[in-house]
Amino acid sequence: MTGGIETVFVGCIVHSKSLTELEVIENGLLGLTAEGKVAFLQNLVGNRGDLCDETLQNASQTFGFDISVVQKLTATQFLLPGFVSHLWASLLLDNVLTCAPPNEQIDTHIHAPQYVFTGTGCDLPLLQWLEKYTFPREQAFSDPTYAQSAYQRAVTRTLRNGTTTAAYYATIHSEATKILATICAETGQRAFIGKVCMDRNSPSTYIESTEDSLKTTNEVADFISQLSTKGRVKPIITPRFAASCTSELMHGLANIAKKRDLPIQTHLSESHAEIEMVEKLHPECSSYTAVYADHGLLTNKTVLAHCVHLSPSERKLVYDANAGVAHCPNSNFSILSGVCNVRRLLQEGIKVGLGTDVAGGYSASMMDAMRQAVIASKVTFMNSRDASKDGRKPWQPLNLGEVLYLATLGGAKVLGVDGVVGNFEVGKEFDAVLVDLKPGDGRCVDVFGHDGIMDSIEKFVYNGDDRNIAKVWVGGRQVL
Ligand SMILES: Nc1nc2[nH]cnc2c(=O)[nH]1
Ligand SMILES: [Zn+2]
Repeated sequence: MTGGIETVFVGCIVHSKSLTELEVIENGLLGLTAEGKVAFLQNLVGNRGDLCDETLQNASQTFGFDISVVQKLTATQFLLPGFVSHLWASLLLDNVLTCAPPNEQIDTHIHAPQYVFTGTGCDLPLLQWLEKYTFPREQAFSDPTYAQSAYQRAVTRTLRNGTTTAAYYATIHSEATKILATICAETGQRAFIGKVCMDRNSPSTYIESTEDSLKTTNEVADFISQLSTKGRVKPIITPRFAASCTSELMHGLANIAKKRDLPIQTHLSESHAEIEMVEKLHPECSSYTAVYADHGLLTNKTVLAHCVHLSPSERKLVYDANAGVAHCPNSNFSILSGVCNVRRLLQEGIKVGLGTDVAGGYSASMMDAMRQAVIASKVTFMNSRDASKDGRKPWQPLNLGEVLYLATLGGAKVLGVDGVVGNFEVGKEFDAVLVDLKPGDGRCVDVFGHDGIMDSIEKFVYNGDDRNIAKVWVGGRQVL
């Protein structure tokens, strides 16, 4: 009898329980229900790799599963997350990395249409970059055939990189936005889909009226809500940023978000030139952040991309609203926006997740986002070392456990899905990535006999790529 347990993974399991607690279960046992939820997560006593049949038999009695549903991870595998990430730590057999755990990754900020020019156009700062590269490329999504093929490739790429949940910006086009939502539903990726809204300061060929923007936002939300995705694909209200939305549009979108109880995503305080522009447009507001607060867009379901240059009073507004920050370090470096002090945001109690911000960021990989987040935090640390002469403490760099948290549970909190995904807590849906560190095929990770579990995880985060991602699950369903 299976007792409703459809799959049991056996191996080393690693996941974030909080920012400061990365749990590593060496001989882990993780059971899944038929609905794809975590039924149990146990540590079977013993050393890595010495799990014997008798221990497993005993566990099957205790937890009520049939031995036939057990999947033992191989010598070189572990699971890593996309957005909400689970890590299976590794087992060493014959001095080779044997087995590792699942991990999901959550991309809190990505522009799906910009995937088509990822890795190009990193030579200009934000406002010029938008005008020269971004708006013309996004405009092409008025063609549904083009949108279908481009979005299919974007979603396939992010899934391939282990992103199990993504908060997508689409374009102003409702048809193309529906196509993106349909692709996510069909491929099984968990996603928030935003029809981009912009009714000012945009090219004459890539702009919408306030009325149309509000109408199509409702229409797309209706469409997404009727997709049968078990709530895994959801609409998100998406004013591009204050510079491209009139007051009337921002108020209108806030009303829709409130009425439909929807999350909101936008950009905030990314570059100095952008901040100046918004402050000029809204002299009646006390700050850029206050523009959103005054228009009803700063809620506990708001995802604010970047937040690089926030003043203390703006950070307080963000904290008081319990809004979240999508930290996008690659983009902040690539289009010359600045370095976000994530340690300070975290210390002040602000929710933070990671985003790739494709194509401001040149990589669609959350592994890259983790690496760049560490680098950004080290730049912040080095720049603050001098300040310590004045008696102030330098800002400590992020460590491995912290960036894994940001890429998984942290992102889940920002998107308000931490009750559903983010780690392997019992009752949550199983969104996971199986990482395989076996050598060969030109793979970039080499594990040696002296490497422990943490070394293996660290090597994957710093040197791994999609060749190390063997399987991906969302809601217990294998999607890759
Ligand atoms: N990085 C980034 N910032 C923005 N601000 C407004 N639009 C965008 C965009 O597409 N990318
Ligand atoms: Zn962005």
